[in-house]
Amino acid sequence: MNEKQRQPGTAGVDRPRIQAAVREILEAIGEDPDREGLQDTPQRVAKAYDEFFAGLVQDPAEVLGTTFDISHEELVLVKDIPFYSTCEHHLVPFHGSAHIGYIPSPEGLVTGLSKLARLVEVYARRPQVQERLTTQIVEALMTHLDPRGAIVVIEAEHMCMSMRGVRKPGAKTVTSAVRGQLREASTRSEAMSLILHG
Ligand SMILES: Nc1nc2c(ncn2[C@@H]2O[C@H](COP(=O)(O)OP(=O)(O)OP(=O)(O)O)[C@@H](O)[C@H]2O)c(=O)[nH]1
Ligand SMILES: [Zn+2]
Repeated sequence: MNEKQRQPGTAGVDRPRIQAAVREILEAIGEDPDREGLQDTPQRVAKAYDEFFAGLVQDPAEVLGTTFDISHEELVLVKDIPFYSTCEHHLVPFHGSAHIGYIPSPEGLVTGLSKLARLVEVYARRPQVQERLTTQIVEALMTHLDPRGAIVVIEAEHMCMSMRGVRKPGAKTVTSAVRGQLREASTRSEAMSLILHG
């Protein structure tokens, strides 16, 4: 699909193909895809997948492209950024909060706060595992903002552990990725304490 045809905020997935596959799944579970309540389901699922995987066609360089020259040499932290992602093993959601901090470059390259939340969306809206989501965000910050240091902490509940398999609703997975000066014990513990206790 070319860029003009793709609706904003979507991946431009092959909707007819997803529709056909969903119809197959409905038949495979013993349902009747033609019964009233399910008639539009393949189409709805295709539309939803277009949103769930919108990050596949988004470029972090574009998101972090707007920077300001503000001389701030200390930690900038945006915490409790809610996100929904899709576990690549089971294609069910995992969701939770991301916390992102960085110490701007000596040139004071600072991005808009909303761009940090947009960056989470770019990587969350893909088939994912939590560890990769965490490192991709921190690496994008390092590449595009050239900060002195960066930290990303993600807390999430995985539906594949809650509603199936081991069935442990409420279990939280916490991952972190730390780069540059934030690896140093004192700055790291300052950031962690702000993340955990505000
Ligand atoms: N490390 C990591 N594991 C994940 C993530 N999301 C899901 N998983 C795990 O991926 C594993 C897949 O294990 P498999 O044994 O191949 O699949 P399974 O038989 O469905 O596993 P169970 O969930 O234990 O029933 C499971 O242990 C999941 O909990 C993630 O983001 N990171
Ligand atoms: Zn899973």
